[in-house]
Amino acid sequence: MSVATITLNNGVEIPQLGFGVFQIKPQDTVQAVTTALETGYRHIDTAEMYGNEREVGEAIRKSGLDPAEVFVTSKLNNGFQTYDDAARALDGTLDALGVERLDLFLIHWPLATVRDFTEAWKALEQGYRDGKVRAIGVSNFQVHHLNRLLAETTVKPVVNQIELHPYLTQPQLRAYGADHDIAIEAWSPIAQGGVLEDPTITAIAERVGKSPAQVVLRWHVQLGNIVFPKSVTPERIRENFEIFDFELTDADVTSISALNKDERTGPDPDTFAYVPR
Ligand SMILES: NC(=O)C1=CN([C@@H]2O[C@H](COP(=O)(O)OP(=O)(O)OC[C@H]3O[C@@H](n4cnc5c(N)ncnc54)[C@H](OP(=O)(O)O)[C@@H]3O)[C@@H](O)[C@H]2O)C=CC1
Ligand SMILES: O=C1CO[C@H](CO)[C@@H](O)[C@@H]1O
Repeated sequence: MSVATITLNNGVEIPQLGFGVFQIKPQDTVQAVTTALETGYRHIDTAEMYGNEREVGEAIRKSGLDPAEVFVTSKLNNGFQTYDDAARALDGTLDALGVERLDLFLIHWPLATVRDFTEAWKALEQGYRDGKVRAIGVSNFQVHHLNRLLAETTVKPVVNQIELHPYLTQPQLRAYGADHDIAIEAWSPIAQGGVLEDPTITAIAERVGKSPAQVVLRWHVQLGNIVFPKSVTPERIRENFEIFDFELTDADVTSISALNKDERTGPDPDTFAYVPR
C-alpha cells in the first residue's frame, strides 16, 4: 500500500501517515517501532518528553532500512525554552536518536505564560541553517502564538501539530494553516479511542467494510491532515496502516466533521504551563 506524502513549505516531503510513540514504554518501543516499520510505516513521531528517542533510533538501525527512508520527528521538551537550552536540546535529541540530522523538530508547547517561545525558535532556526534538522515546526500553537512567531522570527514553521479528531475539528487553526502554508498534524487522531463508538462513525464503518479507526484516519487523510496513530498492538498497527485502499464520500467527511464539540482530551495550549524543572 502506498502512503501519500505532503510537501511542506520548504519542499521537504513527509509521509501523511506515521506512527506515534507517546506512552510506549522505552522497553516496548523497539518492538512496536519494528512492527510499524515491517508494516510499511516510514514516519515516526517521538519527543524528548516521551523518554523513548533512543529506542526509536535503535529500531530504525535494526530494521536494515536506509535511515534516510524513515522520516523522524522529535520535539523540544518544556524545560528547554531559552536559546542555549534549546540548542543543546536539539543536539541531545540527535545524540539519543543516533543521527547527524533530524527530519523535523518541533517546539512541543508554546508555554506562553511562563516562557518566550521566540527565543527557542531562534535556536531551532539556527539548527535548521546549520543542517542539523531538515525542517522545523511547532506544536500546540494557537492563532495568536502563530501570529507572534511569524511577526518576530524569520523561518516559517512547516507544521503545527495540534490535538485534532472528530470531537475537536479545529476549523480556525486548519484555516490558518491553509492560508499560511503551514501543514496540520493531528495528534490523538482517534482521541485515544474515544471516538470509535460514535454511531455516525460506526455506521460509516459498517457501510464501507472498514473499522471505525480506519474510517477516522481516512477522514483525516481526506482533510489533508498528517496523522500518526499510536498502538502497541500489532493487529492495530497493521489495521491503522490500511487506509489508502478506500475512500469516504464528501457526505461522510462532512458528517464526521459535524461531530465537533470542541472537546479536548489533552491540555489547553493557552493554560498549559508545565515545565519539569
Ligand atoms: N504534540 C503533542 O502535544 C502530542 C502529540 N501526540 C502524538 O500523537 C500520537 C498519537 O496520539 P495518542 O495520544 O497516542 O492517541 P491516538 O489517538 O493515536 O490513540 C492511541 C490509543 O488508541 C488505541 N488504538 C490505536 N489504534 C486502535 C485501533 N485501530 N482500534 C482501537 N484502538 C486503537 C491505542 O491502544 P493500544 O496501544 O493499546 O493498541 C491507544 O490506547 C502520539 O503517539 C504522539 O506521537 C500525542 C499527544 C500530544
Ligand atoms: O505530547 C504529549 C503527549 O500527551 C501529553 C498529555 O496529553 C501532552 O502533554 C504531551 O504534549
